[in-house]
Amino acid sequence: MVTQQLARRVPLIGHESVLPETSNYLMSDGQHMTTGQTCPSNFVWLTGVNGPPSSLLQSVTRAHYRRMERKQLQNGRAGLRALASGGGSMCLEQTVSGDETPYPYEMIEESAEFLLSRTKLRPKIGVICGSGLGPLAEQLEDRDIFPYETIPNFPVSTVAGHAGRMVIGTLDGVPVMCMQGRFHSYEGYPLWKCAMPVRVMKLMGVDQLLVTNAAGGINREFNIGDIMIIKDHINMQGFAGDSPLRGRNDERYGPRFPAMNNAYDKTLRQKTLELVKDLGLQDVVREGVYVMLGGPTYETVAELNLLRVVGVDAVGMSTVPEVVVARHCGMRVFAFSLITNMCIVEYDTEAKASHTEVIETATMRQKDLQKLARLIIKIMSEDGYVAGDE
Ligand SMILES: O=P(O)(O)O[C@@H]1C[C@H](O)[C@@H](CO)O1
Ligand SMILES: Nc1nc2[nH]cnc2c(=O)[nH]1
Repeated sequence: MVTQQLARRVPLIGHESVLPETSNYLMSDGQHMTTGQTCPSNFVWLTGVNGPPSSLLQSVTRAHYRRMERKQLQNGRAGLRALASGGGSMCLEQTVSGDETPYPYEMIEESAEFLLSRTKLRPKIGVICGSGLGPLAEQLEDRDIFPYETIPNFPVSTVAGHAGRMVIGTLDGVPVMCMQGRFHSYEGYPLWKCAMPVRVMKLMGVDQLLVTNAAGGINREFNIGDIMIIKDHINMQGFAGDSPLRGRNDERYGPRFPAMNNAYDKTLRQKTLELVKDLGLQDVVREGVYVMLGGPTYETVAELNLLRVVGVDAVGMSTVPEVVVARHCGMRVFAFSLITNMCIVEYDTEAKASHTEVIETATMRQKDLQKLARLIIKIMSEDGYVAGDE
């Protein structure tokens, strides 16, 4: 029943947690439902105490919802009201979507074809911009910009510091496609959906991927602002039985059981380490092991002690699903973490991790992150890599 389904919802912005007594609910797929009907497991619904007229409700499409959702995230409820042309207060909620089935190949193809038909560029290098690297996309020339809500089948970014656009353009003459903002599992997305843009890139012809993130430093020799080239990862959610590859395997992407022992390309790492001196970054660039935890909580002291003992250098909330999917479909991967904060491993302190600190460090190191990303893209484009050559 409706009420049981509601108990499983995660309110994104809503101010009403109980579905009001009204007979008119609009689902994100455009269906109307009435009280007492069983709701589909994953939808967005919109209603309101003095909600918009039903003619407006009827004209609201899925894309409208996504626009409204983003506007509301950016501008508070005023943005949503403006879009609803004078409607009253609203409630917007989204279900936890962990039980969704991964998109079939054809849906990924649809997203890829949409983008290919709207840009003349054919990038072979993809970039996923984590916190702090988003402004790299502003440096691209001849840009074609696609807000995620306009791309068929794409999720939307909901985190501060993640713009939510696919930007295709050239960087120092090299065609690249940049995700300016990514998807995290703590936003309510299943792991396969966090990583689905990687498959879209693959079907568009991308065969090398640069992935970046913000992470907390566990290695006590690290400092805030260091950049850690990822040499390996620990897939903690994989330990718990979750994976972006969970479910039926589609051989068109890759094998059922992909190897992960060489996930982060050694040649790219070595060349980058040799060349960072030219950028004056030799004292801040490190190498290390990244672990992804689901978030959104930062770690307890006991959790950090555990991670240190098992050889983790930095901890974050992303990257691993994208890398697993990229490696599954044969992409060459390079990844780095910006150490935005040092993890707090003392019990007797008032200090605590915060997203504000993450954003502040990321902003402070923006220019160096861009310099490093440009270098890696140059190496990727010039070192004669041929997909499938390993
Ligand atoms: O997308 P990334 O991994 O850069 O974002 C990090 C991890 C969380 O989303 C957030 C925590 O402050 O920053
Ligand atoms: N899990 C986790 N993610 C982060 N992202 C940036 N800093 C951190 C951190 O300290 N922990």
